[in-house]
Amino acid sequence: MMREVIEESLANQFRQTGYLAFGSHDCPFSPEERARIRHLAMNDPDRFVVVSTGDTDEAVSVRVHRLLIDGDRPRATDAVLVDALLAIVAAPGKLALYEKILASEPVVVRRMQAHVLAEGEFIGRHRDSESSKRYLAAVIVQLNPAEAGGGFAIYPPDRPALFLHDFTVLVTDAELEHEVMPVMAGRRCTLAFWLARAETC
Ligand SMILES: O=C(O)CCC(=O)C(=O)O
Ligand SMILES: [Fe+2]
Repeated sequence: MMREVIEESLANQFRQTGYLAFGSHDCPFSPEERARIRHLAMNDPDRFVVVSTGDTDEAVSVRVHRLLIDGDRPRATDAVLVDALLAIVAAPGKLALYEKILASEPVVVRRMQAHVLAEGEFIGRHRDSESSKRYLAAVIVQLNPAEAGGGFAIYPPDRPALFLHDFTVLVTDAELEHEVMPVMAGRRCTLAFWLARAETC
């Protein structure tokens, strides 16, 4: 009962603001799960490529480890690794939570990648829905926050911009414009994945 009430209020918050930021006390992922995600997604520097243009030509400066590449059917770059990550981030209980938050029918993960932003690096302003109309929302798991800078800026159409720094997990509506501010010190590491409605045929 209590849990249903909490999930209901998460859905209301998401509907009203287009995003949900979890802290360390209400994080949907346990510290062990986040440590495991970090281990799986971040361990091998050779898998990261430097990217300087985003999907919609926005300027970015980020190292990306592509895990699940979207297309007619999402394709894993390393099936074992991606299965291990999906076993955490797309476990039945987690999918049920995303569905509740998005007030959606069954959802699937269509794209997943890890990001590292070193000092001076950033991700320019964009909308994820312009990468694919299918996306309902992005989920960003903070694996290592920057020591300074690297805030996540959201630009709602009808409200002032807001800047999020201390989240563990962030869910943002794919229509919402956002950017990641330049990292001023330290390294910012995240796992990002995108949710779409499951196709029925
Ligand atoms: O790593 C992040 O914080 C998410 C970056 C982002 O907005 C994106 O990849 O679309
Ligand atoms: Fe984005």
